[in-house]
Parts: sequence; structure tokens; C-alpha cells
Amino acid sequence: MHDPVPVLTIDGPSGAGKGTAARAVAARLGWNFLDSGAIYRALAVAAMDRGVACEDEAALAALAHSLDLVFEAAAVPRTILWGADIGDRIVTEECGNLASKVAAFPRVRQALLEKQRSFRRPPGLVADGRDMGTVVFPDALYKVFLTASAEVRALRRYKQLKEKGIDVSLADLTEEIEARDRRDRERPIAPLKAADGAVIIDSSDLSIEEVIQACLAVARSRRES
Ligand SMILES: Nc1ncnc2c1ncn2[C@@H]1O[C@H](COP(=O)(O)OP(=O)(O)OP(=O)(O)O)[C@@H](O)[C@H]1O
Ligand SMILES: Nc1ccn([C@@H]2O[C@H](COP(=O)(O)O)[C@@H](O)[C@H]2O)c(=O)n1
Repeated sequence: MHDPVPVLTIDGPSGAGKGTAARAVAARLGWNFLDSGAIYRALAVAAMDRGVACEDEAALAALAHSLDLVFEAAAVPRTILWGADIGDRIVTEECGNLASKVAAFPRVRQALLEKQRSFRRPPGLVADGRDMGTVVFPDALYKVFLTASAEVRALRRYKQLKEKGIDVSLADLTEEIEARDRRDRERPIAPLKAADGAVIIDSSDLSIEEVIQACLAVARSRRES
């Protein structure tokens, strides 16, 4: 029997540093990388562009099935939706919020399941999101739940958006992030939570490099045991 392609899942709340760590860990292991949040964000952009209401589950699920989305790996990665680069549009907190609304619909999640699983290709995959270890890759060998205090996460996101020239108020951002996390945690389907057996890493007082090393240690320790 051949071994399944190994997967390291990194789930956690917004701004915990999942994407930053997952991308770097994937590069160091030479594995593929999946930013599942970007898929939900791209769906939110598609819904806006095509005039699909964020309450219309059936239309959103149909849109999700037809999504022509490509992630171009490069020094500055590009997200291409129906041939157009939407990289700048998916980074805003408004888009994150809308993504979190459309992500709460079971038919939307079902429609995006295979797309996410198709990233599992040799020699391995690092996948970040909310339900990577619980729903999308429940058989993953390595599971991390990466968290940080709400204040630290809001400040990180604030700095990130400022660097991109996006003007936001820290107070508004903190409220938005907390509301989004609440919605993600409380939804009945695929809620944000640590998978059974996941290693919990609190990044509040860790540098990016320390988080990367902690994730690599999870992959190494499990492989050795
Ligand atoms: N340990 C850390 N220390 C300081 N800044 C960090 C750390 N980890 C990530 N950051 C910074 O925080 C910001 C958010 O990080 P990132 O996008 O990786 O979070 P995320 O968990 O993937 O968020 P989301 O789920 O909303 O996409 C980035 O600007 C990143 O550089
Ligand atoms: N596996 C996932 C990933 C993301 N979501 C939803 O998308 C929103 C945006 O995600 P980011 O990681 O890019 O911030 C997020 O708030 C979730 O609602 C999801 O449901 N499942």
C-alpha cells in the first residue's frame, strides 16, 4: 500500500500568522502550499463582481463550482480569478468579512472541498485555514493550531494593511476581527477550532522565525516518532 501524500495543517484565527508561517514552512520543506482563506476571499470578490447576494446560498454554491482561480507562485504571489489579478482586492478586511459570511454556508463549503483537496500533491502539502485539520484533511499527519491574543492579531493586521497603503482605524479593525472570529467559531459547519491532536502554538510573543521553527518541529517530531 502506498503512503498518502503528507499534509501539515495550520489552522487558527485571523492574523495569528498562519499564512506567513505556512508559506515559509512549505518553501523550506519543498512542499506545496494552500491558502484556503484566499479561495473564500476570491469567492467573495466573484460574488461582488457578478452581483450575487451574500445571502443567496444556492447562487454562491454555483459560483463556487465555476470558480476559475489560479495561485501563481512567485516572489510576489499572484491570485488570478477568471484571468484577472485580484491580489489587491482580497487583502482588505471588508473582503475577509464577506468571505466569512459566504463561508458559513454548507453548500459553498461542499463546493470548494475538492478544489482544496486537489492541492495535495507530492512531495507534501502545508495547508492553512480554519478547518484544514478537522474537515478538509482530517487524516493529516501533522496538525498545528496557531493562535495569538486578539490585541496582537489586530495590531499585526493594522500594520500589514498600512504597509499596503490601506487606511484603517485600529479600533474598527479590532472590532471587525473579533466579530469575524466569533462568526467563524460559532458557525455550525466546520467551525474554527483546534483539530484533535493538534499542537497549539501561541504566537503572541514569538517572532515569525520562532513560529516557523515551531511548525517545522511538529513535522520533524511526528516523522521521527
Ligand atoms: N510572529 C509574528 N510576529 C509579528 N508579526 C507577524 C507574526 N506572524 C505574522 N505576522 C504578521 O502579521 C500579519 C498577518 O499575518 P498572516 O497574514 O500570516 O496571518 P493569518 O493568520 O494568515 O491571517 P488570515 O487568516 O486573516 O489570513 C502579516 O503582516 C505578518 O507579517
Ligand atoms: N479553511 C477556511 C479558510 C477561510 N475561511 C473563511 O474565510 C475567511 C477569510 O480567511 P483568511 O484566512 O484569508 O482570513 C475566514 O474568516 C473564514 O470565514 C474558512 O471558513 N475556512
